Parts: sequence; C-alpha cells; structure tokens
Amino acid sequence: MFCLRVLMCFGDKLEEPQIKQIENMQNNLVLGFRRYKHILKFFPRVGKIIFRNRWKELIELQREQRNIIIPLIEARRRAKEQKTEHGDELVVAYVDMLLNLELPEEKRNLNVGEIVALCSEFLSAGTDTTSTALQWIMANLVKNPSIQEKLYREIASAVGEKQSKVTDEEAVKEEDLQKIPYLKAVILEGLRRNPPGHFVLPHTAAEEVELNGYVIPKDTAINFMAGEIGLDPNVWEDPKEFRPERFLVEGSDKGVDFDITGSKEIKMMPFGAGRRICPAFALAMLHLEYFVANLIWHFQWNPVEGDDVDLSEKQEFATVMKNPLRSYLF
Ligand code: HEM
Repeated sequence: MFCLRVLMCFGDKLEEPQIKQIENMQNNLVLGFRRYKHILKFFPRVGKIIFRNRWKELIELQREQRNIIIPLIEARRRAKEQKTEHGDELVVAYVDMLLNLELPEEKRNLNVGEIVALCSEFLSAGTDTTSTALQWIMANLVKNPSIQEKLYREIASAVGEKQSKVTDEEAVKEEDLQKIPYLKAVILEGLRRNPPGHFVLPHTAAEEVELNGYVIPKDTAINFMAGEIGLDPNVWEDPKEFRPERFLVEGSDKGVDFDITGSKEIKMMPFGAGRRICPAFALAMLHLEYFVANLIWHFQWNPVEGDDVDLSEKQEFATVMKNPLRSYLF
C-alpha cells in the first residue's frame, strides 16, 4: 500500500530501499506523534523547554523528512520541466498539483515546507487507514466462508465470461468493479463493522450550539464516536453481525444505494462527514474494491486450522486487529 501511495505522490517508481527509507521515516513521525504532541499542545514555548530532549528529537525527525522528501519534489519539478520542453505527456502525480497550486487569497504558490507537510499527510493518512480496512474486510470474509463464496461467484459472473483463471492471470479490472454490487456491499459492511478510525480528527465548534440539551461553547474541541455510530442497534439490526446484504437495495442483488458521505442522513461515518470528510473517500473505496476483488478472485482464503478469526481490536494509528489475520490460501 505504501509503494502505491509513494507512486501516486511523487509519480515515480522508486527502488525498494528508497521506499523503505521513506516508510521508516514516516512511521517514526506518526508513531512518535503521541510523544511529541504534548510539546505543542499546551503552552508550546514552555513545552519546548520542559520536554527539551523530545523537542530535539522532533526537530531531527523533521530535518530527516525534509532531506528525504525535498529531493523527490525537486526531481519531479525537473522531470516535469523536461517533459514539457519535449512535449511529452506525464502521468499527473499529487506533487504536480501542489507545485502548480496558487493560493487564491495570498496569490502565491506553496513553499517547499508546505509541500513537504502535505506530501507527508498524504502518505500517512492514506496508507494505514486503507491497509487496516483491507485486513478487517478479509478477516470478516475468512470468518464467513459463505459470504466469501458468494462474493467469488458474483465476481466470476461479472468477469468470468471473458477471463478464465486457468489460462489468464489478468486482474479484475477497474471497469469490472461497478458490475459487482455485492463487492461494494462487502466493503461498506467492512467499514461499518470495523472502521479503521473510531474517531475523526478533532474539530472545533465554530459557534455556541445546543445539542440534546447540552450547550457546547464556541471554540470547544469536539470529536465524534464514528465507530460507535455504525454499531448503533437503534439504526442497524444485529449490528455486530457481518451482513453485506443490508446494503443491497431491498435485500436483492440489484445494486447498492447508500450515501457514504452522509449528506442526507448519517447512519455511519467511517470517512467523517461534512466539509472535513476524508478528501480521498472515493479513492479509498476504489482501492478497497480493487484489492478485495482481486484477492478473492485469485485465491480462496481459509482460517488456519484450530484458529478462529479473532475480531478483537487494538488502538494504534488506526484501530487494528489485536491478533492479525492468519490465513492460508488455495
Ligand atoms: C479506508 C480508508 C480511509 C479511511 C477510513 C479514512 C478516514 C478518514 C477520516 C475519518 C478522516 C477525518 C475526517 C474528519 O475529521 O471529519 C480523514 C481525513 C483525511 N484523509 Fe482519509 N481515510 C482513508 C483513506 C485515505 C486516503 C487513501 C487518503 C489519501 C491518499 C486520505 C487522506 C486524508 C486526508 C489528507 C485527511 C485530512 C483532511 C483534512 O484535514 O481536512 N485518506 N480520513
């Protein structure tokens, strides 16, 4: 997943050691977040003195990050200039858009520090969330073989006529995905049952509001129990059960009619909701559909003998499986 995000971000297929270097550096920053946040959260000036050593560590990590990411940005800037000179086409990468972006109010382009920060956010926000969601979905499919079988049959009926697994190793393609509504239902059910984030990012009340008799003062930091919303028994029948059919129109296989953005009503919000909803929710859905379709199309997934799939949770950057999925393939 990280290789894919690096490719999307910098538009270049980097060598494995270089990708590992970026991944380690990003992991250190993300996993160290809890250690460093105290410095900046309360009285930053005093925090920098009290937590002097941590502050030094953080500065060192940021220096390392700039040393790694700035050359990639500059290489991309040069590649873009050269390609344009020769009239060649270049696949658009995230960093290209950042380089072209002009801030409308300030009438300036982003500076290199801002681009580094945005690339860093892109790499961190898009990797663990998607890979954790994928692991939870696969775990639920291993735990529920009849659902896995049904999904396999649905994929086969959508792509099977033109592809034979025996003679053709081709993947299920992006254009095939929309022909498999049950696949979308499986992904949505996975995000409802085991969302990678049980909370969204902290928000602030822009003005004083009253909610169910409670007054929330202006500027209060607020969050939403996004994971719990999807498990509310008043909204979802047997919420702990993994039942993709609940997302199919009238329980049939005709299609899925569900608004994941919550613009009409919020029954779950794995990507948040409103103006600050995850900007990549459509991309994440596409990648999850693509990966799950191909993993199920090419392999049969079974629990390791005597090993019941354990859906206990553990809080890391995302809410991950406490006991990671163990499975064997046919
Ligand atoms: C299954 C996968 C994903 C899930 C469940 C997910 C979930 C979320 C959630 C809950 C938020 C916070 C929304 C809020 O505070 O209201 C968020 C924000 C964000 N996500 Fe995702 N996300 C996923 C994939 C991705 C991917 C693939 C990318 C980029 C490649 C991405 C980039 C971001 C960014 C940049 C933000 C911050 C937006 C802001 O500050 O306003 N996410 N995501």
